[in-house]
Order: sequence, then structure tokens, then C-alpha cells
Amino acid sequence: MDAAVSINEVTQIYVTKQRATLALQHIHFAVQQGEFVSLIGPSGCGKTTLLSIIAGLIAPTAGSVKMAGEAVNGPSKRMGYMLQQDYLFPWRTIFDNAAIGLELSGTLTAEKREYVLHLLEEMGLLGFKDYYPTQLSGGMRQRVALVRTLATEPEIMLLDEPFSALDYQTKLQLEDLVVETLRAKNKTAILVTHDISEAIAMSDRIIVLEPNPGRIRREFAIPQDIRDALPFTARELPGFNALFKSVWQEFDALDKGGAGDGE
Ligand SMILES: Nc1ncnc2c1ncn2[C@@H]1O[C@H](COP(=O)(O)OP(=O)(O)OP(=O)(O)O)[C@@H](O)[C@H]1O
Repeated sequence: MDAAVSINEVTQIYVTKQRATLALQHIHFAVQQGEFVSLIGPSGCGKTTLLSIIAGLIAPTAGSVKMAGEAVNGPSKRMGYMLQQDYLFPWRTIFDNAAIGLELSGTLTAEKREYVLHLLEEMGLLGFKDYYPTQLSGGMRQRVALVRTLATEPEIMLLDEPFSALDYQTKLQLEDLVVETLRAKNKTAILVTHDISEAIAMSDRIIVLEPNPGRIRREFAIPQDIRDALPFTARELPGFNALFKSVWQEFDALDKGGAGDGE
């Protein structure tokens, strides 16, 4: 069976008047249906570039991305995004913001309206459906953004630091909610984050990238007991700290310009 997403020997070179930057070099991995993979690494290692290529927003200099065996040649409705900012429209109600993707694609049927209401209920937002974004907290607005993304029923969720603008407590609550929701719906997800702890707590697998040029440095498979737990509880499991330390050491070695024990 084809992987949900496959990244095949992707290389990206940015050319400006001043210089050429090898942002990604020979990136090659696959994400299976229902799998949650995190991309982490220091600033400039190409995380955002890679996510944009997977999303079809940038055509890579070389290599290809396939979704369920089909080439990705541009943005697809089969992928949904959750970003650092919620980008809600202040003049639209919570329901109208949540339903905007369906409305724009002309598919907001009575059945889909019910689905949006159901998702709002799942996220504890049903009572706020007629409110406006300014009346909600940052965490609630990110939950609306999650509903908006899920409403169009994408096969793949691309999460680009979706919790980094939130306070710590809200971030932990949302991590649990997102993992619970994506697991229940068996969604495939790719998360970009700077936060090692978040990556371990939420993922099935972590891919550590290194900069100059952007390459895969190392992959970490997350042990089953951590994968089975929700992120908040996962942090309390015995193996969590040891894994955190191993990933941290990769970062530390990168900071010092060393090879570490990675590839
Ligand atoms: N549009 C562009 N034009 C030229 N160079 C770019 C462009 N976008 C990114 N780069 C360069 O490509 C490299 C990778 O950038 P990218 O933003 O993908 O990394 P990142 O890991 O997401 O960084 P951060 O964590 O800081 O967001 C960097 O050296 C960056 O300066």
C-alpha cells in the first residue's frame, strides 16, 4: 500500500542576488496512514521549507512529494493546516469562521453544518458559536482553527508550530485535544515544532533535521507506552526523560558543530 505521504529525494535551493542556499538536501522519508510525525531541528534547518513543499506551496528544486501515490503538484484540499496564528476573521461569528472552508468550496450543505456544530461541540465551543473571535481566548481561537481545518475532512494535517503563541497551560491542554481528536479520526499528521518535549509527547516518530545544508540527521521512534498515552500523561512516563535527553544531545551536538552519534 502507498504511504499517506512520501518525500522522495527532495532538494531545495533558494537563489537570491546575494547567494544560493541549499535549504534541503536529499530529504527522503514516508509517513504512513494514521501516523504522527514531528520535524524538529534548529532555526534554519529547513522545517518550514519542507512543510511548504509537502503542502504543494513550493515546487522543490529536485525530488518529489506523493500523497497516497499521487504526485503533489500544488495545494490540495486533501491537506489541512493549523498554523501558529489562527487567522480567524474578526467580523465573522465562530460558526461562520469554522465553516468558511466549506462555504468557499460551495459544499456547506445541511449535513456539513451539522458536522461543524458537532466538531464545535467536541472542542467545547458549541456555546460560543454566535460569538466573535475577539470575545474568545487565544486557546479557544486555536480550537476554532482546528474545527475549521477538520471541517473540510482533510486526509493529512500539517501543523506548523500551532501552539507556540499560547501560554504553557493552554498549550498542554491543546496538545491533548489535538492528539485525541486526530487519533479518533485516524488522521495522518506532520508537525513542525521547536519544542522537543512537545514532539516526543505528541508523535509516533521524530525526524531531527540539521542545517547548512538542511538534511535528516536522525530519526527517533517513540516507544509504544508514550505513544499510547496522551501528551500530558506521556511526560510522566519513565522513558520520557531519557528520550528527551537523547534528542537534546543531538541538538547540543549541532550547536557545537559536532557530529554527535547521529548519521
Ligand atoms: N524565500 C527564501 N529565499 C531565500 N532563502 C530562504 C527562503 N526561505 C528560506 N530560506 C533559507 O533557507 C533556509 C531554511 O529556512 P526555513 O525557514 O525553511 O528553516 P526553518 O527550520 O523553518 O527555520 P525557523 O525554525 O527559524 O523557522 C534558511 O537558511 C533560510 O534563510
